[in-house]
Amino acid sequence: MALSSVIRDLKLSLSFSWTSCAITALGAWILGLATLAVYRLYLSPLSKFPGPKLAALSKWYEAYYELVRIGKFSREIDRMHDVYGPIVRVTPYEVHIKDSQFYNGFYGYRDIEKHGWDVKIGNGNSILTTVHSDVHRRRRAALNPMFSRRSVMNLVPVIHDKLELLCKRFDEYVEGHKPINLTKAFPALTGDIMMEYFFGFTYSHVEAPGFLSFHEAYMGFISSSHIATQFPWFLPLMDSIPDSIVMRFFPLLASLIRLKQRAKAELTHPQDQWDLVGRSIKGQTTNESSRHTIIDQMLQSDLPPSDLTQQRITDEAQVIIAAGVETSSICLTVGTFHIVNTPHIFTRLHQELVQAFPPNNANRRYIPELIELEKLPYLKACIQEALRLSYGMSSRNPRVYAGRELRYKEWTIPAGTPVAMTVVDVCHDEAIFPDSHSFIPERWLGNPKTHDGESLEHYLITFGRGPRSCIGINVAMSEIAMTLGTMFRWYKFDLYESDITDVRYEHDWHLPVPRLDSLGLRLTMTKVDN
Ligand code: HEM
Repeated sequence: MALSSVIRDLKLSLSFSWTSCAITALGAWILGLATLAVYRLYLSPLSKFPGPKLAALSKWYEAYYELVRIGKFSREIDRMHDVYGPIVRVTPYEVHIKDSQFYNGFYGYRDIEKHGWDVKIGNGNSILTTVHSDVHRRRRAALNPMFSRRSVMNLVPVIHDKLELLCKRFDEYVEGHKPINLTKAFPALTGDIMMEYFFGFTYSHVEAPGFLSFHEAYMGFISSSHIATQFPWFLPLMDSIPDSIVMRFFPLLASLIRLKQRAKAELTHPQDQWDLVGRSIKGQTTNESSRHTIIDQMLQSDLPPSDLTQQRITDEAQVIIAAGVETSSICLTVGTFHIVNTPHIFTRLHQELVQAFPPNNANRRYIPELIELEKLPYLKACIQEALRLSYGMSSRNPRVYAGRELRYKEWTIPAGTPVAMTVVDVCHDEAIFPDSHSFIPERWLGNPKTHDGESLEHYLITFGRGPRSCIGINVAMSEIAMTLGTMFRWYKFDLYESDITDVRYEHDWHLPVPRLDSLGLRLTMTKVDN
């Protein structure tokens, strides 16, 4: 009897102490949460900024819109501005400003730091994702020579050759009376151009049946950027998982997270970017031409050894190629849709091109010269409008003024606070771009000014502004002008089972993404005889 009652008493006292431990822990947790809530709502230096209390309380507010509603927090921020005015607190730590007049000055500051991209995109050593302004300056300076107008003119023959190949593919679709999917064709083109520019060879995506590209892999990757923002351990974890497992469970992410370019079985090229960079570092060139490439430029630069490791250069390769492939092809897709969808725009553009590039003696198609294309006002206006409605990126873009307070109107934002603005807000500022959702190239003609006397171009901020703005602008403008110039000089198009919802921004995955069940922009086409 004695032994069994001792055991019973012991069990009782053990269960009592477990229960009380659990209750104490729960109580401490609730107290901690309550203290945090009071701090965030009433004591934090950001508590004076307007905005929804829930957003100030927890990042789960953002998580709900990004993860459950799939990339809709940008839209929610827009709604907050309608309710609370031009400055709002959008998370416990961050404020957002919607004011087109403030954009250029805000991003133009020299020592601005860029927070969060290293977490959401990974590849933290690329210029796009580097946090600190001094490190970024050094890395960007080493790349600058490759992106000057002069260097890009050396790339023009490559763009020319790839367009020749694309036109051959167009002809196949014309002759076969088959619709072409430009959401697949454009990234194949821009991908081949970027691979040539970075490594000096291509995977011949334009020539592949049905067009291959990195597009689906990139989309798979950036769709995870919201997960990575909420759970910063996500990308490092993916990176630490063996290739075979990632390939099995995350076939699209695998190609980028594991530094591979073999997202699909069809892409089975024997090399990947990690190996390509490794070979280049050892002096075994990947360059199949005599052209100077971006990787040559990096290896010959005076960057310190820490910036020339295989990991660092691979990060750079992936980001530069991705940045070059997706943004340009989104702009081409958006521009093409609107030109084809609006007969008077197509007619005016086509006539301008026929006049500038008349039929030649042999009556053969030719790729228009970039220098001549750049003189055409209506083509330029169409490109500007395509840039405006493709946004470059759709997400907010936080910056930190390290060690310095930031003034916005009557507000003083504490030093070190992430402050963000959003390109889409400026592109749809009705005071600057009336009827902003419509594609109206005419708004750009004749050097127009806005109501505040600024040139309209001052507000075309699709390439960003300031020291972190797009380094690839000359490449992008050249390939877009040459592609649209060639297409609308020599072909006519009709939409095929496609409409505005195949190109219109619906989800913010950092890049603007249309409805998720879109099959892409599909067109039928005919050749122009002369
Ligand atoms: C229509 C085409 C393009 C658009 C709209 C675009 C847009 C942008 C924007 C908005 C940024 C700035 C991001 C920020 O402020 O944080 C950026 C940066 C960048 N872009 Fe582009 N881009 C385009 C084409 C290209 C091309 C063709 C390349 C490569 C050849 C490229 C390479 C880069 C790189 C490397 C950065 C990072 C620059 C830095 O942080 O110093 N982009 N781009």
